[in-house]
Amino acid sequence: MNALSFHPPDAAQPPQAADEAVVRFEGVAKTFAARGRQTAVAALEDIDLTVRRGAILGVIGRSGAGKSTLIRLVNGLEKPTAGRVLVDGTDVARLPEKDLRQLRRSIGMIFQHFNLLSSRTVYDNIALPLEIAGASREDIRQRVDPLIELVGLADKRSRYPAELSGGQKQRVGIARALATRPKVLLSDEATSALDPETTRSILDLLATINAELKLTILLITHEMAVIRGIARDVAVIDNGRIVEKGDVFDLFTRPRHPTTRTFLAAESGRALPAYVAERLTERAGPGSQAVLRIIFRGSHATDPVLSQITRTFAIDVNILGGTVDAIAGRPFGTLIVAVPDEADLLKRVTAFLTARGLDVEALGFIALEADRASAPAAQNEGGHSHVA
Ligand SMILES: Nc1ncnc2c1ncn2[C@@H]1O[C@H](COP(=O)(O)OP(=O)(O)OP(=O)(O)O)[C@@H](O)[C@H]1O
Repeated sequence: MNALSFHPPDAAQPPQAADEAVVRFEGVAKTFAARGRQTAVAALEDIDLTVRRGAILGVIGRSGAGKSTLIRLVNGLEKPTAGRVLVDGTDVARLPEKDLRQLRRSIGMIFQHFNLLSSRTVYDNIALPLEIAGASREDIRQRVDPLIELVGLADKRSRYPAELSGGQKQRVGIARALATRPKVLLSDEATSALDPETTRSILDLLATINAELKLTILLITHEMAVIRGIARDVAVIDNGRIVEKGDVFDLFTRPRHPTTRTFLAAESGRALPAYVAERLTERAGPGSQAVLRIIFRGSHATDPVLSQITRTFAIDVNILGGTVDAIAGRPFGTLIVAVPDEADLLKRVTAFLTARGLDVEALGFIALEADRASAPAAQNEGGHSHVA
């Protein structure tokens, strides 16, 4: 039996269209009022964002960008100063306290520091939301046992948090968040305290839960690796505003906003190899070549364009760096090349590549002969040159 099959789609809910919004931000602003010496803080402005049913939406932003505030608006821990936050069509800020408590039960949440109760075992931590909701012992057992299986902690059910690794603690956090069969899972930097391998396994678990249980996930993070590891849709938040949003593949391969580019700078392929970055100049110099970044997307990722350029233009192409990777399951490649800086050659090569569906960025110029030329020069300075 599939470990997840115990959890059919919530029978209490009518069937809903896949593109329907589970969470919707409509023109949301949040300002924290001035207090004492502190001036007012505009934490969020003009936020329009939709989390579709069954989707995984990642929101990425730097520290202080407004991510936590965004998530706290969803479960009513904060109220917007302007606009509305709707969960399944209900305006969260307008709910009376009793209904808000009810709504919170339908929203699961996982945290960076897990927030487990140290005096409770794995089983009892997962059972806690059900106890609070007044479920019977038997109902709790029937719900918690398969959840422990689901997150792979069957052999740890009577252990205490102090006896678990970070990844295991987060698995408990995930099982606890699922206990009340939420319609949406909010993930607040849930993998930030974990090493890359454990992060991978937690993201895999979340992806499985999303796929098998059709659970909608809104996750916030400051790590592009998390976005590329799990999200299909992404919004970039900067200074309280959404500066770019869309499909993860498009955003990774065609970032438009400088903040997005900054996040991507360390990503494979986009970062220039150090030896290129150090020598790159804005203007052409004697003997320099033009440096291009060629971006291959989707079906073009494996096109043999270098040999085509070499043949078509009868030139040599120097490869300075490159990677081929997959993002959201689609191939994506980057090549950094140098071509002769001659007359309108650059323009013609760019047009040739663009016509074949590739993106081309002119990065600057590089003098590849500089190393060979500089060695004798250095010797000359020391007065030991054997070069005539
Ligand atoms: N209760 C509060 N009172 C006053 N200002 C606040 C409050 N909560 C958040 N802020 C401010 O709002 C802005 C956004 O904060 P928020 O915690 O949402 O950012 P974040 O992106 O989650 O950052 P981090 O990743 O560091 O947690 C920050 O300038 C923060 O100082």
